[in-house]
This record gives sequence, C-alpha cells and structure tokens, in this order.
Amino acid sequence: MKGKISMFNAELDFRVTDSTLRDGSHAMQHRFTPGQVRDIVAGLDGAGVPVIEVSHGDGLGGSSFNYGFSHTSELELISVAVETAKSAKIAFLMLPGLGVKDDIRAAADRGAQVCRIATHVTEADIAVQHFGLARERGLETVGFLMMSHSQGPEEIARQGRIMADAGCQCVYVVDSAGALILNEVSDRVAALVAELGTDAQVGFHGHENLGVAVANSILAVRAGAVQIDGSTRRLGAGAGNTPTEVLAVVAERLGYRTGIDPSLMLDVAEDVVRPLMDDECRLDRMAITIGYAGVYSSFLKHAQRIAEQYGVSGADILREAGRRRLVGGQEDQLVAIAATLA
Ligand SMILES: C[C@H](O)CC(=O)C(=O)O
Ligand SMILES: [Mn+2]
Repeated sequence: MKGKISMFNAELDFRVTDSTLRDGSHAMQHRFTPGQVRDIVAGLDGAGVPVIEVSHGDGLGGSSFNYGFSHTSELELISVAVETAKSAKIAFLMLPGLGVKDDIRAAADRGAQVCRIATHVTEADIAVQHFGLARERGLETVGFLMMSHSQGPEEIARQGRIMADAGCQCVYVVDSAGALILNEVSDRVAALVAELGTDAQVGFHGHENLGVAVANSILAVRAGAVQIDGSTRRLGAGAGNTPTEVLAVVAERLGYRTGIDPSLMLDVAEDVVRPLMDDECRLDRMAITIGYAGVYSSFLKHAQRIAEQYGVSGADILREAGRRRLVGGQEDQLVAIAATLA
C-alpha cells in the first residue's frame, strides 16, 4: 500500500511534532505523571503545536528492566493527553520487537492519531506489517530511520522506499546521535525527497549534542522536509532535542508558517516544562562525546549510571560504544564495556 499523502500541511510550511513527552521521557527516566502530561499538553496545544508525542522514551512496551520502568503506563498517559488536547493530534512511538501490534491497537483505541514506527536505519523491513496495521486502523503513519548518521544518502533513500511502500506517509531522517552537521542533513533529506516524490513526506528529528539542531532542522526544511521534531526546553535524550521554542522563533524570523505562537511557546518552556525537569539537558562532555562518537543519545543516562557503578569514565564508555557501533537495544553492552575498562 503506497502512502498517498493527505494535505495535512496545507497551511503550514512545516509541521512540528513536539516530543517532550516521549524523547523527554529519557531525560526524566520515564517518570512522567498524568498531572505533568496534562499540564504540558494543555500548554503546547494552547501555543498551537499541531502534534504532541506521548510514550515511554523507547516507545510502547519500552517500560522494562533494560530500558527503565515507567512511572505511569503510557496508555494511561496517552488517554490523559487525548482528553486534554483541543486541537493537537496525539502521536505515539513504537519500535517493532520492543512493542507489538497489540500496542498499536491499544494506542489507537485510546484516541491517538499518529503512529510513529522506529527502526534502525538499515532495518526498515521489520516495520512493514506495523505500517500496514496502522493504516488499516486509520492512523497517520510516520517512519523513523534511527541512527541516520551511520548511513549515506543512498542507503537512507533505499530504506525510506521500503517504509513508503509499506504505507508510511512520512519518513524521517532521525539523527539519534546528534552527530549530523548541516549539509549531512540536507544530503540525506534531499535523497529521501527525490526517492519518495509524492508517495510520502520527509521529516527530520534532531539532537543537540553538537549544538546545531535548530540549524540542521532549517536545512532539512530547505532540502524539502515538511515535518520537524522539537522538544520543549530541549527535554530529550543526550543534550536534548531541537528546542521547540527556539524553532518557533527562528521559523517566524525566516518567514516559515508553523502555526505556533512563539510567545506562548516561551511561556510553556519557562513556566510549565522547566519547573518539572529533573535537570537541564546539558551540552557537557558526555553529551558532546555522544555526538562526536556517533552514539545513540538515550545511552547517556545508562552510561552515567554504569560509569558511577564501575568507577570509570562515562565519556570513555561512550567512546568505546561508538567504536563498536552499538545500536539502540544494546544498552547492556555498556556494562560489558565498563567492566573491561574497570
Ligand atoms: C527510541 C529512540 O529514542 C527514538 C529516537 O528519538 C531517536 O532515535 O532519536
Ligand atoms: Mn530522539
């Protein structure tokens, strides 16, 4: 089933999905409460953010010993988000294998409207049946090619074609490691745009580990991306994501229509999200090392904890993880690296 696109961006130059309540879950060690979800969704919705993603940081089914247990079940959080949002669509993320098809059904039953399915950048084929199911259920579909820095434009285009042919309506270049810099984003986005034509849209999800997430996002738009992810106050894995409030201001300055009111967005960042954050998402030695070494951003909290347990350098663990080209799901190997270093 090809993903003929509905014109959901007709009045926007690009559509922002705010991932505070999903990617930010990594930074909050998956401890979001129903009250926090209600406050953040109300704020983002009021500021005009069109799509809000809610899930465990590692997607549906992520709550586990390996990834960290959720404070509140993500299905409950999705219900709260759906009840609270007046205009915004609620999205969820799932990684095939971590989540299963019943999770997609359950999220749809709770009223979520956008299904985002993430695979490692070379493994789009594991999501084929999930895109099919999501389309059958009338969900809008998005495909995440994670760790996109690790493959060149040609391979990204090939993997995007697999997703689009399976029913994915927007394929994202996902800079999971925050390792891509400027033209490295444009080249990948442009290759997807050329491959997919009108079969599917193209999106970009950035991380701030090398300090260029907003610039990367704008370059993605210039290369043809029409969906861009952000996270309020950058709350996300590693040094966090493209800050939604900055993206809203920069977009307005550049004349792009996002539907987001920058002033209201600044209020949400400062008055709603900042007070509930455990800590700022710092652009420090470990976060920068993640971008530099090309490591999955959500390894940060795991590496910090394991470094302390073993009395070794967190940055050394991350450098070795980059050398071994670890991918999401291999969090346990950080322990093996720490043990060797110790
Ligand atoms: C499951 C990951 O956290 C998805 C994501 O946001 C990324 O790869 O980046
Ligand atoms: Mn991310």
